[in-house]
Amino acid sequence: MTFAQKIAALPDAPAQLLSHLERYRDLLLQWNKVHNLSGYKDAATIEYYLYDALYPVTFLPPVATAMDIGTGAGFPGLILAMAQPQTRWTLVEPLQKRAGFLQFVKATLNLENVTVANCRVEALPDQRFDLITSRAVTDTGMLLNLSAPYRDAATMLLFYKGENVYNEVPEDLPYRIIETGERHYLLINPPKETACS
Ligand SMILES: C[S@@+](CC[C@H](N)C(=O)[O-])C[C@H]1O[C@@H](n2cnc3c(N)ncnc32)[C@H](O)[C@@H]1O
Repeated sequence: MTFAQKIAALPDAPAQLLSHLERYRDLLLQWNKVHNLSGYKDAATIEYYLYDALYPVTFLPPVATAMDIGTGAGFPGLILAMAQPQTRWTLVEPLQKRAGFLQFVKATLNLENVTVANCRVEALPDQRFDLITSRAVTDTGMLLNLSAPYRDAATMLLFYKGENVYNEVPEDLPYRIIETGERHYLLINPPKETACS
């Protein structure tokens, strides 16, 4: 399947999703030459990780609010926000040059559902989110600590992990692990019918 076919097959994909992803891919390649925002240096690698970021739309229920901790150059929060225009996304990224890139993409693609918070998550005012995501920032225990002021018992947490996820599953919260190749998506507080504990 081509990248375009994989995106078209995603459930409820907005009409402009593919063109937004292609524009983002090109902007990231351009900015990477000057600012070294991420390690992804070619289009095929970026497309691989765009799909990896988006895959959870195949199992996530719709939510009104979401926060991504440590979005970096956009993974996964900015990419999920393109696929979920009905969800208000807060992207938390303390590094100025990465937050600047996120702001630039938001303005270029007119992503009205995105707010960029240029700070550490610990500095974000307390508020509750329906969904909290994170990839490649820290381990599950620390993410649970960092996210504590921003969640309640109904908040879902989605962490993008590798095979070591089994060493990090929470002891006292229901979860589900969704595997696709090397990627292991750890979904904590999943919708009731799919939880194991
Ligand atoms: C390895 S990068 C991963 C970026 C992105 N999530 C990805 O997967 O490509 C980790 C990011 O987390 C950010 N970060 C580190 N500590 C943080 C904190 N306390 N709150 C929010 N972001 C943090 C860093 O600035 C960095 O951009």
